[in-house]
Amino acid sequence: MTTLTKIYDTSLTLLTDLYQLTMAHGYWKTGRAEQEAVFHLYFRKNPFEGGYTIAAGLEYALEYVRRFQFSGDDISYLAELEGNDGRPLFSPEFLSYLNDLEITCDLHAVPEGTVVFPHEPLVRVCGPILQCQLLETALLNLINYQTLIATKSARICTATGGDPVLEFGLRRAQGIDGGLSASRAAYIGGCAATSNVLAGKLFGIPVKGTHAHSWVMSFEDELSAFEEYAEAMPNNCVFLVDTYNTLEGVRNAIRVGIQLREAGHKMVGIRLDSGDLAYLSIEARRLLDEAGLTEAAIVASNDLDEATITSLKTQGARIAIWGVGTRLVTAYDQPALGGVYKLGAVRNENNEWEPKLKLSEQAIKTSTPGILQTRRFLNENGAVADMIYDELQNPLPAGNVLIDPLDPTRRRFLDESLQSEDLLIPVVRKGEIVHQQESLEKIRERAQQQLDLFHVGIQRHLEPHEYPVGLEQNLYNFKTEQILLARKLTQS
Ligand SMILES: Nc1ncnc2c1ncn2[C@@H]1O[C@H](COP(=O)(O)OP(=O)(O)OP(=O)(O)O)[C@@H](O)[C@H]1O
Ligand SMILES: O=P(O)(O)OC[C@H]1O[C@H](OP(=O)(O)OP(=O)(O)O)[C@H](O)[C@@H]1O
Ligand SMILES: O=C(O)c1cccnc1
Repeated sequence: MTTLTKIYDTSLTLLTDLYQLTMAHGYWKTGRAEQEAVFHLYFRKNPFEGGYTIAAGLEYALEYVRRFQFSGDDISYLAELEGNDGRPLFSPEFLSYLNDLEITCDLHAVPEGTVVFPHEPLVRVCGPILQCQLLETALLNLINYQTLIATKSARICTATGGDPVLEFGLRRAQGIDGGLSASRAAYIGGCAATSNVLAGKLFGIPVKGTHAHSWVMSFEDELSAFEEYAEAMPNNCVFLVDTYNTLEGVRNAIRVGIQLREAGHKMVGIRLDSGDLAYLSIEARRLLDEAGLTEAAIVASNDLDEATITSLKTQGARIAIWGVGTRLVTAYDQPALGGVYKLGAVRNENNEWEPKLKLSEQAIKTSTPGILQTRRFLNENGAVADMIYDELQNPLPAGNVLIDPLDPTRRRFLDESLQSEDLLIPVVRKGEIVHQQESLEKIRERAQQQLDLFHVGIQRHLEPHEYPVGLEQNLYNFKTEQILLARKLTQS
């Protein structure tokens, strides 16, 4: 059984915005339901002012496509909806069409864990325009959030410099699926484990945890609390030492750590959850080492994120394991990835593809026409540049030139000797999933291997290195012509 099915046994087909269905009604009514179209799902800016993004959420998106089917209940519900004249919003004939509708689209996507950049399609949907439209909202919902959290997680894991990060966010996550998706995406981004037990069961993520202040508070004194915990859980002892006086807490943990050692067990560590985490971790490390508990790890938590972690590292904090919750799963400093889903081309009555462009006052928001693909160029050291090109312009001209669409004077010539790979791969053919489901472990490894392909500067949190991404020259020229044409049309 696949993940979405395990979580939701109800039909998810109505997980969409009403306007997708009203547009679908329009396409159907005007005889255009089957007109072929291509849409691209992409974002315009790396989140968190960062230098990269990690794609995630594809498995959920594919399950959504696989399960797409209006149930009898869905149709009955839609039949109840009324327009502003009190009459049914949708005609019975249209509902009967929906009842029989099966997805016949082709989807291409970048595999989860791939490092991606603004304007590169994460998913490309090609098929009857009505179907493409019906998939829009769910695809954005499923991919935007996990991509955002995988990226946040990678940033946090970079800040710890390889020390394990435990994801503790469930209590602050945005509802049930917010919690589950966050645990999955955080693991993809590099977290070592989650406290979320259901995520552990569903996704196979390692689960880890310590204990709360309430455990300590429920006893007469802290030492008894640690002793009783050690008695009950001798193989899982990370004592939370800051309920009363932190350094006193460390001394109590050490007493119990020594008892555990004498009984043939091992105290895993202590947890700090308040106060000056740099000072306290340095002091705690000294006390633990002096007592011979050199292997006991110091876990820290308390509103951590990549900025506080970086600061603590520079202060010489002796924290070995980082518990990160709220600021990870809520993507505190940027709570949404602005992924969009834009029409790239439609097939006209002569059966030819007609590229489409959405103009905007802001150049960054003007969409790119065509059937887009991203080609990544690599040399022996890793990735050199990405080129967005139009598959309709085939074959590509020899000698690749990248043009920055926001500043066409910025160009890059790509040596013919470079290797290249296309990022979008087929994942759905005529409605059938052709992408083999990947283990989360494999996706997580890919994210790490991908990051290693790039100049380390893209991982810098302040003013990161800007990895070159541009349009292939024909595509750039075509887009520019189309913009000029569209401006003329709108002015006349
Ligand atoms: N040495 C440090 N340098 C930078 N940030 C730190 C340091 N120590 C702790 N922090 C961070 O500062 C914030 C500390 O929180 P704050 O001072 O509001 O109260 P607290 O320590 O949580 O106390 P309490 O939980 O008892 O209210 C947290 O985000 C924590 O991660
Ligand atoms: O700080 P986060 O990154 O979200 O990590 C999870 C937090 O959740 C727990 O405490 P909780 O917040 O429930 O209570 P407390 O902070 O008042 O101890 C834990 O002790 C952490 O502080
Ligand atoms: O196990 C822990 O220490 C934990 C779990 C959830 C939230 N805060 C801490």
